[in-house]
Amino acid sequence: MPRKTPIERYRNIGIMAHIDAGKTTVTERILFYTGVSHKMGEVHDGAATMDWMSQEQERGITITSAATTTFWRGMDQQYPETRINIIDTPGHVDFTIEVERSLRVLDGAVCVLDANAGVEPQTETVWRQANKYGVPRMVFVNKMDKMGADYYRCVEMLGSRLGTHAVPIQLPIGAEDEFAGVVDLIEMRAIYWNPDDAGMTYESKEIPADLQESAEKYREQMVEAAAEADEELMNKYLEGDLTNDDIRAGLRQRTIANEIVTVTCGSAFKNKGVQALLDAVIEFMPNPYQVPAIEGELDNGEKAERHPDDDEPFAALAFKIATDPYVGTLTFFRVYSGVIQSGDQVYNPVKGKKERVGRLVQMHSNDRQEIKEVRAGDIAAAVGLKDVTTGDTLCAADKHITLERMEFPDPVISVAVEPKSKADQEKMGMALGKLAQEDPSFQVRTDEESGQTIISGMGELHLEIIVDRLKREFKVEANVGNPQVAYRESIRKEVEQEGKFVRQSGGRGQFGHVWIRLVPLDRGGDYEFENKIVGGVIPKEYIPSVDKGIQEQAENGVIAGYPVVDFKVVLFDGSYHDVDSSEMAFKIAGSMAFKEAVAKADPVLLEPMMAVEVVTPEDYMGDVVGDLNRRRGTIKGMEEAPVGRIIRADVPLKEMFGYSTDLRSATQGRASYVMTFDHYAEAPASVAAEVQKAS
Ligand SMILES: Nc1nc2c(ncn2[C@@H]2O[C@H](COP(=O)(O)OP(=O)(O)OP(=O)(O)O)[C@@H](O)[C@H]2O)c(=O)[nH]1
Repeated sequence: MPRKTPIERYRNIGIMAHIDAGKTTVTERILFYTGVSHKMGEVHDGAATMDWMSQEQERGITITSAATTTFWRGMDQQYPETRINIIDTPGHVDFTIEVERSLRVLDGAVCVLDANAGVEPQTETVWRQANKYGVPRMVFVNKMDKMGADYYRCVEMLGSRLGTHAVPIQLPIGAEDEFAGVVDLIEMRAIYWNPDDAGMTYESKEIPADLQESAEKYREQMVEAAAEADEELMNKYLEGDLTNDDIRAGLRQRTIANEIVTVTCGSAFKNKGVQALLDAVIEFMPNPYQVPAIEGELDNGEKAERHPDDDEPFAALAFKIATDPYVGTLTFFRVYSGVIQSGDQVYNPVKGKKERVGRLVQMHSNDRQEIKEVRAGDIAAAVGLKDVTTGDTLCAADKHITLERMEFPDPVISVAVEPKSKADQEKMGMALGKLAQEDPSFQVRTDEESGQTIISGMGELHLEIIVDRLKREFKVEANVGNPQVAYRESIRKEVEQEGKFVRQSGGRGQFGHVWIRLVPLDRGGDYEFENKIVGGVIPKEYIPSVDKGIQEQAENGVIAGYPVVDFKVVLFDGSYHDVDSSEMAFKIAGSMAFKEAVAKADPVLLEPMMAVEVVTPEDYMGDVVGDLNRRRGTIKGMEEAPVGRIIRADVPLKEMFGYSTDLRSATQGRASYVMTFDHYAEAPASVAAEVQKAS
């Protein structure tokens, strides 16, 4: 089958935003205008087609990033058909991991701002994540119809808060109740969408007289920004020959180079500006040829690249696993090179397994369309792959490559879940396994002592949603314990320690004997093991056993049994016995020495510290700061924000339980916050004592 859409007519984009900026509504409108969805779903009545998981609808927030394929030819049908694959990224900070993994497979992103709130804390978080992956961006200032909407302040904040070079390519006509349309600064025309057909059609008119001057000023800034793209455009500009197509080309070049972001505006809710946004996506977002080739590793360890080319070997990255009540497991993947057909074998180098791709589907919102093949540049889902986890590579069975793996942070919070009945017990194990496969930032384990099932994740809400899904999707009833912090332990002093394991019991005995030095490392330092044995006082074959014994022992610290981190072990002396020594004996000697050494090395409990940002109206600032101090928070800074103040603080996770409820009641629901894990820090002695007592 020949390729339907040429690769240069692909746009793989994500839509990112602070919670509530209107991402879902914008996506809805995109699907509506591109003709996929004919019934416009509103978020407030829970009918939004993107929010297809029942509890997402109840919570009114988007948890999973569904990938949706749609086609657009432009407001004036001015382009050849362009395929836009949209990944809906979640707005809540507990799911930044989802944002990260979708950013990983995107070529460009639209950042939606609330015209009243401007750049919000979560916008900054996702913006930083997008910087990390070098994703080209553009900005849509939404909610221009809302009280307090201020386009120019948003543009200013893009510079001051995010440090970007923001280039408006539109100006709003009016604001709040009076918001009527936009000025297109490239074509220098005013666009008014028709309210009678939900903005499907529009009228193009003269720029209103009172906007003429500022339109000229902003056009000039835009033209200069475009001309700076290269020498040829600059020369044309200086000679006054720059055409509108040149301007678009310059802006496109600089957007893709991550030097500028273009800014447009509208009101998704009032059906204004979304089609022009789609045009801007086509004009300014890169196609798969215009982003760096993806790198990977061949079986022999050599580095290799894959390019968006149907003739290269197949290589794709699985970025999302979802369980669908009707079809089962859906594995969403982005194809970087090559072609596969349904029925083909693919190889998963991470698992070392071949799997057959049964059915392939393309998602159009919550509709699934069965397709026969996928090609370079595509985003699609495979049904029924058994052993694929988020981040795995799928490649040609005869041309292996492992694409860059995504890294996921360790969970910082855990709760015990106890099934209510024996029947629930069996279902729960299977259900948790599935959920862990979907979400690498979520882990399940069994506590050896209590036999309880412990689930761990990135935040309270993250775990709440998992438990909710257990109930709803898997019909498992479970009791949930109080959230527990994932503490760690470390040491503060260098010590030397002997470990000797000797057994004489009839026949062959046991003999292992070591001397180790335990050295504290900086926070975040990896475990190091150094062998300084000379003259064969311990034979070489026993050394790895000592290392292993220490690593196993380090899983359980001496204060409250949490993993010991940030230390180095030097093995510098010991002895052995010709007959009685064994790997086992040296492993035990290593673990004995380590356990005693840790106890003497001034052990300390480490607790996760969260970077917290609260946005609050001025009136409540004192209360919010006082409360953060009571939670052992350290205030890092305060800034003005359109709605009041932004307070940044580092606060121990332990003290943040229930914060959303407390903040809501203290500020009558007017403050909001975001929180991400920042680092581990020494816990005060009182906290350590409390944790020790509870362990
Ligand atoms: N006034 C106004 N309200 C809007 C506009 N767009 C969206 N909203 C409303 O803002 C609220 C949030 O919109 P969503 O589309 O759910 O926002 P979101 O960013 O997807 O939110 P999450 O999925 O929770 O992250 C809803 O009540 C929308 O109806 C707009 O252009 N103007």
